[in-house]
Amino acid sequence: MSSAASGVEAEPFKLALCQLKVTEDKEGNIANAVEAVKEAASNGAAVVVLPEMWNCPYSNDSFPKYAEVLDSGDSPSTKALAELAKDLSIYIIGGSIPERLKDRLYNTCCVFSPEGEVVAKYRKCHLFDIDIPGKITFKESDTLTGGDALTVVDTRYGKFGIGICYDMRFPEMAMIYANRGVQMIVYPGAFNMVTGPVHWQLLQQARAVDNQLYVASCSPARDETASYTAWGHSQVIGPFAEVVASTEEKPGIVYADIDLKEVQERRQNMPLSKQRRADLYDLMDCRNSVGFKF
Ligand SMILES: O=C([O-])CC(=O)C(=O)O
Repeated sequence: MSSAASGVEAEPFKLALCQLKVTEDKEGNIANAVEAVKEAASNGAAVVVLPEMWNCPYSNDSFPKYAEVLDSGDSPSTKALAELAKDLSIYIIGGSIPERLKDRLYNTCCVFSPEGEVVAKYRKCHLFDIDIPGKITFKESDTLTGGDALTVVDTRYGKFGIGICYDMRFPEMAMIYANRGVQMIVYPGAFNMVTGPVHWQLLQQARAVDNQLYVASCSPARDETASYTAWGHSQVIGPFAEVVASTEEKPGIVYADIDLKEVQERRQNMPLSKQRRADLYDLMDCRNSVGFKF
């Protein structure tokens, strides 16, 4: 059992977010990710995060072409990350790639242990279906299916909850993670040039301050020539909503020293979870919601 799981205080660690340049060349994307993870580990990172859809362009045309069957032993992307995690003895939160499972496709994040095992698999639950006329229209549900399970990973450094991109817009998910003991939520994500400047940081600070935990997000680097231009700005937000580390739009690695004792301290200073008036608001109220009344 990991130290965190057994209730013994987890040790501080260095976190790295690899904001990768993603191209149409899948082999090149894998080689690039491998180099970035090696560099992060050589700089002392014990937990390394990759972006959403790091092995393929973010488009509905690409998802089926680049998809891999994860449990077949024939997934070059996950094979590379598993070997790397083992060789470097680090955790890798493997961003996401398109996963093919029977006749369906998912936007899936695999988490690898320092032993090279896949210790968690998370399938994006809230699909990115939006239409802001003249600005951005995207419908992941044209090709992808939403996952149906939340994912908490118990590591030797603490408990991490996984979400992918659009998931960060759903505070209920983050709150459930916090209630399950999560100390850091990791969101591989690729916001865009319309929503990114306004919502990316705001949402992460909101999730962090509501739940008094760390939030780490990892985006692909910006590529103005791509059909979907990512906002970039991978970052780490602390449990007091402070920006711990961040970058802009170029490829690079963001590092942060994480001490999860901060989470405990913030929660002791302001015991929100004990002050909650759960008698007044119940998630069940949203359960059968058919949406806002316009
Ligand atoms: O790409 C996504 O899933 C999310 C996104 O850009 C947004 O919510 O604005």
